Amino acid sequence: MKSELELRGVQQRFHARGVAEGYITAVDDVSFSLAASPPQIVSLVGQSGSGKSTIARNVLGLQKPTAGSVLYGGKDIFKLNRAEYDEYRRDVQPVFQDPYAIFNPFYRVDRALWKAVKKFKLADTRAKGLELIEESLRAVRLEPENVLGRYPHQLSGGQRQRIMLARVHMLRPSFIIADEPVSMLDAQVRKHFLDILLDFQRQHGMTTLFITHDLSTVYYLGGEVMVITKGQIVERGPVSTVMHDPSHPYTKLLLDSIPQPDPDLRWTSRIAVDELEHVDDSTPGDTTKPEAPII
Ligand SMILES: Nc1ncnc2c1ncn2[C@@H]1O[C@H](COP(=O)(O)OP(=O)(O)OP(=O)(O)O)[C@@H](O)[C@H]1O
Repeated sequence: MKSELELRGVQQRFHARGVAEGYITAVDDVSFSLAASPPQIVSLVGQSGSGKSTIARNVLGLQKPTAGSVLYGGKDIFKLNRAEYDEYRRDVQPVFQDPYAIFNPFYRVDRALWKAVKKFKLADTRAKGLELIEESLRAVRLEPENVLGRYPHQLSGGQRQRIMLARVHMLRPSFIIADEPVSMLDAQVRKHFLDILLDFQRQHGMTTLFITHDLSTVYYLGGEVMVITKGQIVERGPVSTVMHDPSHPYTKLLLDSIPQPDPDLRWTSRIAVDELEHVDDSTPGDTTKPEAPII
């Protein structure tokens, strides 16, 4: 387990047709570091196409930058030896937007958890492995009997996301790289997910890089925020400071683009509350209590 993940002067260019230079610069001289201790949540916020996912791919070692370096414990992740690379793969865990793409539809979801147990030798007997899996499922507010033995399509998007979080819980990485993990979830499930990340930070000491285009999510998580536009990070600071007193014009623009409720507007139609069907992502028997949406 290393104490720091750092991007130093990272640049990512892609070949592109129809542009004068023949390439676009998706990430432009980006430098920042994430400390494992004290554990923190750092959001990376910017509009679509600003370079967020490319940075996630650079940090996760899925895309080698065209210039600059990604350092884990001071070493370039693309130059690690086998043992160092294995440690990095365990200690820096991804959580993506659509976990459905990660699950093999032909296998029960249990397999993703058992694979982690085996690959990282988390338990020496099957009973201990199962105990660990069940403990991690409960830590992400899933009842093991409601999800184990099911196929990915038999679970909701929120449940699939939480299975990925259970995998993270088992591995106890120092760093989580979460790329738009909640953008496909409804407000209530989104809140559950964010609360689990906060639990991971507070109870298990994990640091999260949280990538999003949604400022309300950043506000809920707190911690620090980095604002990115056109591949460049233009502002970093505590969420409360950046959101209440932004220093960069782009951040101001981003904040101004949040729709404000207009007290002068009147509803033109009425909806009886008891007509609304309660929507819950839990399966029958799931004892998770619904909570108020955050947005
Ligand atoms: N493999 C690739 N080849 C060519 N161009 C790419 C590639 N990956 C990303 N890009 C381009 O790089 C820029 C940044 O893309 P990126 O996906 O990092 O943005 P983003 O901020 O994550 O956007 P979104 O929020 O929509 O996912 C975009 O212009 C995108 O079209």
